[in-house]
Amino acid sequence: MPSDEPVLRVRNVRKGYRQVPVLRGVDLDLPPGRVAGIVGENGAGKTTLLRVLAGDLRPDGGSVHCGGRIGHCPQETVLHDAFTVEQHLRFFQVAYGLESLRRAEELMEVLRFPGARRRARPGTLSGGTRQKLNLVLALMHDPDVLLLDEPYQGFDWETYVRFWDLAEELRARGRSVLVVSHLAYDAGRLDTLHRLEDGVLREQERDAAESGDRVGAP
Ligand SMILES: Nc1ncnc2c1ncn2[C@@H]1O[C@H](COP(=O)(O)OP(=O)(O)OP(=O)(O)O)[C@@H](O)[C@H]1O
Repeated sequence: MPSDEPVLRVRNVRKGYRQVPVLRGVDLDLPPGRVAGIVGENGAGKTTLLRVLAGDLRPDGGSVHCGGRIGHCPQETVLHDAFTVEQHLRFFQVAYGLESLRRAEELMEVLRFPGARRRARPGTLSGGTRQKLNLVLALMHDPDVLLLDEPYQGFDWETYVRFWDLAEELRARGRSVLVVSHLAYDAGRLDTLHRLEDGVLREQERDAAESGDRVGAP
């Protein structure tokens, strides 16, 4: 039986920019094997929150505890045009200390990353293909918690469906996924849905979200 002990525990996180508060006391418990969504309007602070959770931004107060490895797929791709796709994979392999690219290869297969583009530079890839690479880089070390900021922007429908199959596979293996979007997309695919509003996170009825502002994705 998987434990319900949260793998990610967030308490009273506060963060502002130049004295303007954005996060005013965010709490969140994410147990293993859960897919959770965070929605909120433009500027609500979703990206700020994910960056704090990923350790990329320092909170002004509160605490973030993660009992495992984190994967972060930010909204802005982490790709650098000095390197080819293959070089990105090798660079991240070393950074993560991985023996092989086995998992990366699997992920590229699942997402149908075009093999012929492995020697290409990111700037020459389509937006959706760049996003696939971004996702592979965030996932290739098989993190316990995956933080995704608007992950399927630019994905076609088939890739979008594959993305959710992948999220399902991660959940089945006890991994946790936190997906941020400004839309209450397919809330039925989530275990929990949270709304970031006025700097705090509140759990929301998924049915209400679906009948309310559900918008066709991606
Ligand atoms: N580096 C920064 N310096 C100053 N202000 C910032 C910075 N980053 C974000 N902000 C401000 O913080 C607020 C929250 O921004 P954030 O990008 O976290 O929101 P968001 O919910 O992700 O928005 P969106 O849905 O548009 O991506 C906004 O008012 C934004 O202008």
